Amino acid sequence: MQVERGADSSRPEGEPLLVAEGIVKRFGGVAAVDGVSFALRRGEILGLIGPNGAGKTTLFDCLAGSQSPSEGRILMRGRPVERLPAWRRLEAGLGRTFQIPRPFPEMTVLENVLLGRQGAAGETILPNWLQPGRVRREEAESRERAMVLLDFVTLAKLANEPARVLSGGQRKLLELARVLMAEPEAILLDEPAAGVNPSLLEVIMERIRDLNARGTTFLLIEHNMDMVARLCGRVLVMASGQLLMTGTHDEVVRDRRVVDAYLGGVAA
Ligand SMILES: Nc1ncnc2c1ncn2[C@@H]1O[C@H](COP(=O)(O)OP(=O)(O)OP(=O)(O)O)[C@@H](O)[C@H]1O
Repeated sequence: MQVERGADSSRPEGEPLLVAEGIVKRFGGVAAVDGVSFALRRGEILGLIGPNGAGKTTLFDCLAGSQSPSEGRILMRGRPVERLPAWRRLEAGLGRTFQIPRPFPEMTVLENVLLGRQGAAGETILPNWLQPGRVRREEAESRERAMVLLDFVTLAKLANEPARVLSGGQRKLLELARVLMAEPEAILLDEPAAGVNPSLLEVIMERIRDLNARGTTFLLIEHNMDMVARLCGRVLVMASGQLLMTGTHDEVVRDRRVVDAYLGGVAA
């Protein structure tokens, strides 16, 4: 069975899918994100790098809806989403994963994946009363889809284990399966390689590539430059809340400003 994509295939690759215009996020007097503008193009894997504290996660929080930007606009397929809560942005096709995934430890791996589904009829009271057959059918379909996704991320054998047994890398894969339940067109991935052993890292990269080949667009925060080089066509570089430059991996690692800000004076 196939993991189908959530993308709207009627739209051409390469056009802007998610656009950030002048995003500012202040905490007290400090601008953690300070006027960032960029476009995530449909079909790409765009990297986002920068030293610790550059503002990458805060930018993700603003894009995905867990923080409201102090200023700026966020457009998903041309529509402003900056005032929508995170769940409405997910409905609009924008999913995100977290740097440190926190699955519910006592729930099974499968149950954790099921939490990622959107708008299931059984989650509201009325359909449970009026259309129990429909609710049961949807439940069965959701479980089947969750199992397909667990198989895709190589965790099917652990479906009925409590999530607490998973390693850090397996939690990243669970997080990917959870967000895929909502069939997002674009996924913001926050450091998928952090704390992951090399063999699981290869699985994660392969799955990201697979999904991308089927139409999912990615924005990827990553410190692992090998992963950035292998996955990302373009790379955004942030430093001190601002966008320093955009280019290919080779262009950014050779740029003096990036070397100074991010690589501590040693070109990778
Ligand atoms: N809720 C908050 N309240 C106050 N300051 C915050 C808050 N969240 C982030 N910051 C500050 O904003 C700045 C940017 O942090 P952020 O986590 O976005 O950086 P980052 O680029 O993701 O770093 P890392 O690579 O270490 O994850 C930091 O100085 C951080 O201390």
